[in-house]
Amino acid sequence: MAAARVRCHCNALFTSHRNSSTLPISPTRVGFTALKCPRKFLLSIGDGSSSCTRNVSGSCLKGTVRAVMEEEKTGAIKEREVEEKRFTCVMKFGGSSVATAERMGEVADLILAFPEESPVIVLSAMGKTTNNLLLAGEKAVSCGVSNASEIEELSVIKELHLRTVKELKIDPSVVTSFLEELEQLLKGIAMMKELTLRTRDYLVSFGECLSTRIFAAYLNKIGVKARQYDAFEIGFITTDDFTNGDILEATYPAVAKRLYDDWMHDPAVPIITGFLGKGWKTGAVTTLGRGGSDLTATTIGKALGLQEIQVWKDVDGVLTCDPTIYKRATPVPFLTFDEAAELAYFGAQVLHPQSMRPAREGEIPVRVKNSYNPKAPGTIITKTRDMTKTVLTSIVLKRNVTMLDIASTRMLGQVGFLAKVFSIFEDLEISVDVVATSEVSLSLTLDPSKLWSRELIQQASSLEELEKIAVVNLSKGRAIISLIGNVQHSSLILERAFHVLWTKGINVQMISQGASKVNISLIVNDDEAEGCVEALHKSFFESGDLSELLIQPRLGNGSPVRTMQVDN
Ligand SMILES: Nc1ncnc2c1ncn2[C@@H]1O[C@H](COP(=O)(O)OP(=O)(O)O)[C@@H](O)[C@H]1O
Ligand SMILES: N[C@@H](CC(=O)OP(=O)(O)O)C(=O)O
Repeated sequence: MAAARVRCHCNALFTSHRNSSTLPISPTRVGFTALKCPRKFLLSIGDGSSSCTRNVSGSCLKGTVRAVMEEEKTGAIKEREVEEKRFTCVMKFGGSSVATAERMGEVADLILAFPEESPVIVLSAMGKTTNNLLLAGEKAVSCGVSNASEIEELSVIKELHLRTVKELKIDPSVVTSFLEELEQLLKGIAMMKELTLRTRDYLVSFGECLSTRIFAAYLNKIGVKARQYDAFEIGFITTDDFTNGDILEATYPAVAKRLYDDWMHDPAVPIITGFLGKGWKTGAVTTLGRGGSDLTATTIGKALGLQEIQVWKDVDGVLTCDPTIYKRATPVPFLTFDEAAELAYFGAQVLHPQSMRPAREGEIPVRVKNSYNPKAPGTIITKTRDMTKTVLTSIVLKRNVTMLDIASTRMLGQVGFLAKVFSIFEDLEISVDVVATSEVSLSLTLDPSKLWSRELIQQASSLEELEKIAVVNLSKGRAIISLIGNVQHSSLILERAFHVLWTKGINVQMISQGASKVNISLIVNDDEAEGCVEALHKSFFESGDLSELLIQPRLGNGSPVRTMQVDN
């Protein structure tokens, strides 16, 4: 109910109501107030500052309140309307979706094609801008100050953004000062001959800062009121792990407060930089790891308690394998958060590895859609799904992996061997990908994209601690093939996978079934891996015979169980 405020013009009453000369009341209380003072009231509905103010006599006050409340759109009602219309979903558009002016225009049309939604928009940097910024930074380290302005990638970035504002017919000043600052930064890096992780993060932040400013300006130009936000200014607080910041809990209330406050004060579509945050100790710009805009989107989804998180890509959803490895990959219509997280963690570039966490915590469905083909249904990711007919969901390949075989120098029965090995990894701050163990030996894989393992791989001395208790063998050039699916059917998956690989003459070097029960990982030689994915895909997704095997229960000897005819 909208609050009505009644101010009495009668001095006597005013005196007796000194502490409450403006009385917030509901219409049912008006009668009581009117009885006390039969003289003039100044009646206002809403927040008191609205234009809906009337002088009425006390005797007809009650009726007037009701009439005014019904006939007028009061400030309070408007406020409620604004509140009700506030955000319904978050829509994240990746670099491929906003690569050019034309694409930005199409994304704007796409957003407007959903008038029932009140979205929060998250954008990545345009096209390959992040890669170009990183390359420019690396070149600046060694090119000399006088050559910094000539770095090819800087020219590409300038040209792309200036062309985009020109084609979208918006004021170039939204990008020019940023492009000048970027050039200055590259000169600074050239002068220092150093690119720290902190500076790298600041450098790549220009990509998202530019794309969101352009897009917000374009929406405003076409009459859609939009407001640009830098995530690091609105409460995205992270650890100070530059290039790989972890979002801290304080982010959720801070972001919600800022976005809701602004919306209530002056509604506008928020256009937020993906990928960026602010280190909680340093206060410097951080990034959430490559592909981190997905995580920005799911964080906003959880912070605002939205109905849906949409991530718009350049593919028809999450596919049965990476389409760049095997082009007959097909969309997976449904996934659980666990499956999606495993898939992302094991290298499916389509989603950021951490991005499922906020969605799972907030139980908010994530929809993966294609901005180039919006009609395609995409993939919907939820907490649970019907797995009865599922054997395999997707095949994921992680390349350039290093494998460690560690065998105890002591014999069987040695207590605490595994504990010792893992405490050494803990000291070295090493987290491992895939592990297979026995009492006296273990094999594990290390991901070279993580700094620690790169150091470990380069500096054999890091292995010295391990070599005190075990024989260690390090093998580079391996790949992890992850079979994501229903591990309830693990025997069927393994039987088929091993048959396929045996037919191809491939030796599996290690195998591990994840505790999450959605993933079986096989380690093979890197140079054989793509061929394996293709062969596995053909067998699991193109042969069409798996579902039959699911319906037919099998006897111990492998033959199908006969069904018995029962006559009534
Ligand atoms: N299982 C998979 N399903 C879909 N896409 C995948 C998969 N594995 C790898 N990819 C790659 O991920 C790309 C989409 O992710 P990404 O480049 O991060 O998109 P964006 O930049 O638009 O967010 C696809 O073009 C595809 O090459
Ligand atoms: N621009 C950043 C963040 C990101 O998420 O990009 P994309 O959505 O295009 O994967 C990157 O390239 O890593």
